Amino acid sequence: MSDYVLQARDVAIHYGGVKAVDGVELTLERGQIRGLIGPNGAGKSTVIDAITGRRRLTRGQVFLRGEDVSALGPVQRRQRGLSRSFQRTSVFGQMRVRRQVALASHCMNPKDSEADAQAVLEELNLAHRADDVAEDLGYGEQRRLDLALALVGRPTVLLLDEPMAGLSVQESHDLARHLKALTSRWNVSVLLVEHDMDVVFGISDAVTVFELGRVIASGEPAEVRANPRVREAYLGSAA
Ligand SMILES: Nc1ncnc2c1ncn2[C@@H]1O[C@H](COP(=O)(O)OP(=O)(O)OP(=O)(O)O)[C@@H](O)[C@H]1O
Repeated sequence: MSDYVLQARDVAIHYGGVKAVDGVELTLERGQIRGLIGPNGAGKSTVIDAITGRRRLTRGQVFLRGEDVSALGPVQRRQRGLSRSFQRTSVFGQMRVRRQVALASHCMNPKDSEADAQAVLEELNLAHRADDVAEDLGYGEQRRLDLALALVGRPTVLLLDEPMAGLSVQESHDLARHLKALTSRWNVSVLLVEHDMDVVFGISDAVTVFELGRVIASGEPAEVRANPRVREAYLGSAA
C-alpha cells in the first residue's frame, strides 16, 4: 500500500480522436501542494475532472488513500474526502455566508455542521462576514467563500482549478498564504492548477508540467524550473 493520499495511474481521457489526456501519472503526499502547469489546452482541467469523477476515464485508475475510486461518481469521491473548487466562483449570491457554508457542511456531516462551518469561516478569515449575503462580499472574499465550500467536512485532498483567476496581486498573495497554512493546520493535500507562476513556484512542494495531454516534467519546483524542455515548451524567457 502506498503512502500517497492521491494517485493517478496511466490516466487517459479521449474525446473521439482527441487525446485530451493520455498516460498521466500523478501522486500527492499528505500535506503536499502539487502545482499543475502547462499551456492552454494542455489537459490540466481534464485531469482534475478525471480525478473527481466528472469525466469517465478512457483508461487508467485513480486511488484515494490507497482505495481504487475509479468506478465511483463525484459525490461518492467527495464523501471519501476528495473535494474541488471550480474556475468560476460557485457561491449563491442572495444567501448569507454562514448559511451556505453550514448547508454545504450539512451534506457532509449533518451532526456537526454549525461547528464545522464556523471553523472553516475562521480559518479563511470570513467569520466577520458570516451574516452578510455573499453578493455583498468583495471578489477576493467570494473566492475564499468558494474555498470554504470546498473545505467543509475536512477533505483529505483539495483540487483547485485556477483559484487566483481575477484576483489582484495582494488578494492572490493572501489566498496563497491561506492555502499554505491549510496544508499544515488541516493536513489537507492540494492539487493546484494555476497560471500565476509566482504563486505556483512560491507555494508548491512539487510541480507537474503538461503539454498536449501528457506530463513532460515533474519534480521539485527548482528542478522543474531548470528543466530545458519546460523552459522551451512553456516558461520561455520568463523562467
Ligand atoms: N468536451 C470536450 N470535447 C472535446 N475536446 C475537449 C473537451 N474538453 C476538452 N477538450 C480538449 O481537451 C484538451 C485539454 O483541455 P483542458 O481544458 O483540459 O486544458 P487545460 O490545460 O485545462 O487548458 P486551460 O489552461 O485553457 O484551462 C483541449 O485540446 C480541449 O480542446
